[in-house]
Amino acid sequence: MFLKRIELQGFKSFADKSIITFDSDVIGIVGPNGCGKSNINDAIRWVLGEQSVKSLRGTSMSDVIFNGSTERKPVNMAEVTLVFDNSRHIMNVDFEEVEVTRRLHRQSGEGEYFINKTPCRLKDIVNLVMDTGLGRDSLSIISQGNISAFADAKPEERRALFEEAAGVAKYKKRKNESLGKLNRTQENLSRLEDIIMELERQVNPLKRQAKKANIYIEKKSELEKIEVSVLVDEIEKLHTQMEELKKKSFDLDTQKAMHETTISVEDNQNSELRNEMYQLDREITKLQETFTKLSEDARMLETRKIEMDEKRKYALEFASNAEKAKELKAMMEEAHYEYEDRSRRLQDLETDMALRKEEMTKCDNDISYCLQENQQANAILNRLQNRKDVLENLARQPFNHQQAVKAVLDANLNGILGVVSQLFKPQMNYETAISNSLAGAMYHIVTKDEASARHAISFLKKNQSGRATFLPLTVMKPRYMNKEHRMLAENCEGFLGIASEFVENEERFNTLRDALFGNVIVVDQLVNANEIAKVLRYGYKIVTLEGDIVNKGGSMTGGRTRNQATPLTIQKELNQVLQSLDGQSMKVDGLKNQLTALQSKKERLRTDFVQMQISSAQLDPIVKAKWAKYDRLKADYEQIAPQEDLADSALMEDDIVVKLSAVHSKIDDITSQMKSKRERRLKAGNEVERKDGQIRQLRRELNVLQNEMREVEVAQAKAETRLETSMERLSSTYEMTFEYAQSMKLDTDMEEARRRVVVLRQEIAALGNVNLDAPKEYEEVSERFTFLSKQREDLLAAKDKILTAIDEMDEIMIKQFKEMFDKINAQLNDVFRALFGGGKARLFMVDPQDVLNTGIDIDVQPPGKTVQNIRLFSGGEKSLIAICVLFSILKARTMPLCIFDEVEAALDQANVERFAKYIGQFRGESQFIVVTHRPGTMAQCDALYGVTMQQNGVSQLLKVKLQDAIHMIDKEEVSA
Ligand SMILES: Nc1ncnc2c1ncn2[C@@H]1O[C@H](COP(=O)(O)OP(=O)(O)OP(=O)(O)O)[C@@H](O)[C@H]1O
Repeated sequence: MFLKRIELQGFKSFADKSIITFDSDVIGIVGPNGCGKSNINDAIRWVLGEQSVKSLRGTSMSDVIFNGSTERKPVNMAEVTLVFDNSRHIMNVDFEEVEVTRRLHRQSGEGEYFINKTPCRLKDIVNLVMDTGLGRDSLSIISQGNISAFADAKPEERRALFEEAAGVAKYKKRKNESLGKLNRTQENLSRLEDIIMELERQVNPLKRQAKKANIYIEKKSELEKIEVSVLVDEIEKLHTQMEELKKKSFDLDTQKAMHETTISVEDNQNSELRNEMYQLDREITKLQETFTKLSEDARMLETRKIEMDEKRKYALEFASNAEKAKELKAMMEEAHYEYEDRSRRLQDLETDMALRKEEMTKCDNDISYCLQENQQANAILNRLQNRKDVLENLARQPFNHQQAVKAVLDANLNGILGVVSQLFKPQMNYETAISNSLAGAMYHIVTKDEASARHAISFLKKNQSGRATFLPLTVMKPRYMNKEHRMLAENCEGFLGIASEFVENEERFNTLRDALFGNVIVVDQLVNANEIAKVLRYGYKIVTLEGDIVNKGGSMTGGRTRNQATPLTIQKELNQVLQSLDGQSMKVDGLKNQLTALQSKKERLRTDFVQMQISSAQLDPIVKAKWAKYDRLKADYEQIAPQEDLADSALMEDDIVVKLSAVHSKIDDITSQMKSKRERRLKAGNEVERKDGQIRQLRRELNVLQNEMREVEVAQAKAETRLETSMERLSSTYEMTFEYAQSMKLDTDMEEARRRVVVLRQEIAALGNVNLDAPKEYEEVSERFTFLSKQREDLLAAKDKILTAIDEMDEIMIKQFKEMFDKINAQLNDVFRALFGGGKARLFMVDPQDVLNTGIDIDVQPPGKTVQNIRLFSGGEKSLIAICVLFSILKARTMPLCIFDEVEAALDQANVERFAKYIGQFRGESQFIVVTHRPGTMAQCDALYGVTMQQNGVSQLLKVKLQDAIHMIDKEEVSA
């Protein structure tokens, strides 16, 4: 006897505490339908760990708690205790008696478990009973339902009974657990494999990226160090440059001021000279008046003299010798006076004539030199004039040689916006660079869209007016210089900018501008163009100010044609020609004026000279005549008064001759004064002209100075912008003040450093896109990769272990299952014959090759019948066959406790008796609790317990005798 006692309280219909004490091996539980017999069965299963609400015939676990009746209130707790005798140590614990309790509280829904009153887990109870054969799904608790289901079950379903008997359930459970574990391990493993694969996929590229990032960081840090020094150097140089520019600007200012002062001084002097000229003019006029008056005086005196001479002539004829002598003497003296006076004047005249001649020769030399100069200047002027005409003609008709372009423009077609060379105006000094960079494209025609271009092309075709290229604005794509490349280029010597920065255009042509010039670099000279091309790996077109080109790819174009004016350079050349023309005209004019002055001077000199010649020719006979007169008078006088001394005589002031001589002297004086004043006036005029020329020259120089000043201003602004950019770069990129950066400046060759910056920039640019997080990511990923690889190894090892364990369990299960199956099969025939009164029965495996999964079927041959499949038998027969199998199992494997719940319900009286008797065979080995309505069974029980419901809905227990038990069951049942 294994189960010693059951104590129920609040469990299903057992509202009150009920205790069933078992003191014999075969115990019957009897009572009318619905009195609560099966509830005892449920109670045992519940304590042993049943979790299935359905198999406890409820809808929720709280259904096991007494939920009241008409006369009783529901209770709040169900509690069942099973007390086992463990003296045979059926349970694997040291206790002689084991008390297992389960409790459930309605309110909280909480369950409690106890082994020997000590709280424990459900699992502990399950483990405690597992090896005893009393498990939840045990075959030790068999109901009528189990029995009837056995026959109709599928062979695979039937297998569970044999597994239970063979005790492989625990292995199966463990195997299932292991398989679950294996599954989970496999899942983890494949998840891990996926991750590892992903990491593996990442790790190599990341390694490469990390390496690249490290190189980048290294180069960048070197670049930063050097670039700071280069920046500092540049800033220092810019400071110096700005100082120099400031000085130059000051110098230019000073020069300008000096020029302006000189101009104003010269201007003042000119005004003074003009004043003087005015004064001289007035004086000359006055002298002229005096001259006229004196000439009149002289004429009058001459007349008086002639009259006086006539008078004397008359007197001499009729006077005495003494009077004659006196008169002759006076006349002789006058003649002598006149002779001397005329001689002196003639001499002066000759001296003057010699001087004039000299002056005339010099003037002639000056004139021929000036003529020569003038000729040369005129030749240059003509050349310039011709060039100007050509250029003006070109400017008026820039497309004269582009037949198609001209035709399209003249036709005034719709959608024609202009020719490239008209739409873009190069900045000063960039004309040649822009023109040459465009080359033929300068004659491309810009159209509104493709349709306009199509229209123009068909026009050209129709009129056979030549071919042209069209640029539809709508499809033009701007081209730009890569930022990195620009930085590289900016650091190179001679870089001036991008061509698009040096042209002016209407805003709507900005895209076209960038398409044409956006990736063309302008540099100062060819040698630097080559250098920059190399740095930029020959990826850009580079043009110099002179128009030489290093093409994309490295080919070079250059040289010069005699007449290289293009629509873009015409204006520049025209301006230059006009400027030269201006200067040259001025020179020619100057020379012309000079020549005119010289010629008029020469003319004046010649006139003067001729005048002098005339005067001299007139004077010469006069001198001779005067002398002859004196000589004749002297001879006449000596004839009359030979002893008279001539020395005493003297002429008086009021003598006409003296007066006349005085007037002539005055006339000479006035003439000389006039001459000198005229000369002074001429000189002043020349001086004014010279000064005017000088002022013009100074103004031109001033213009040049102002241009230079503007250039200095531009250079200053440029230097200032560059300084600002460098300072900004220093502060924004490196967060350094200039002073701090200066303290960090490397003591190195700056040219070399600059080259290194370019090389480093090139190397950094060549690295392409760099993932700076790569080193960290690589470290993390490779760390994870290593960690997960180790985990994979662990999982693989664990998987191997599980597989080995499963194999071992399979082996045990196959062995135990086979052994038990054979044992049961060995018992079955005897049991069958005993219960059926003959015949035979045999169990067989549906698939003996697969012992672990095979279904179990049974061949049965009751006495007098053929072998049949179990499903073909009657209900009672099916029950009996199932009972045979059950008993065979009990024979093959001893059970400490078997609970039969109306298993024999379907049997007839005779079979019930055989069944009940057969139970007796197990006495001593197994304990039976048999819920039954059948007196046949009751009769074989050692003790009977009756379950009643004296109070409505509340079961009660009491030990009863056989007769009482029979009375307790329904009449119907008894008759059955
Ligand atoms: N939680 C509960 N509270 C009160 N009564 C309950 C509860 N659960 C079940 N019952 C009652 O228990 C009875 C069913 O008991 P049980 O199935 O054990 O009867 P039985 O004696 O085995 O009947 P039969 O001979 O017909 O098989 C029913 O009357 C049912 O109302």
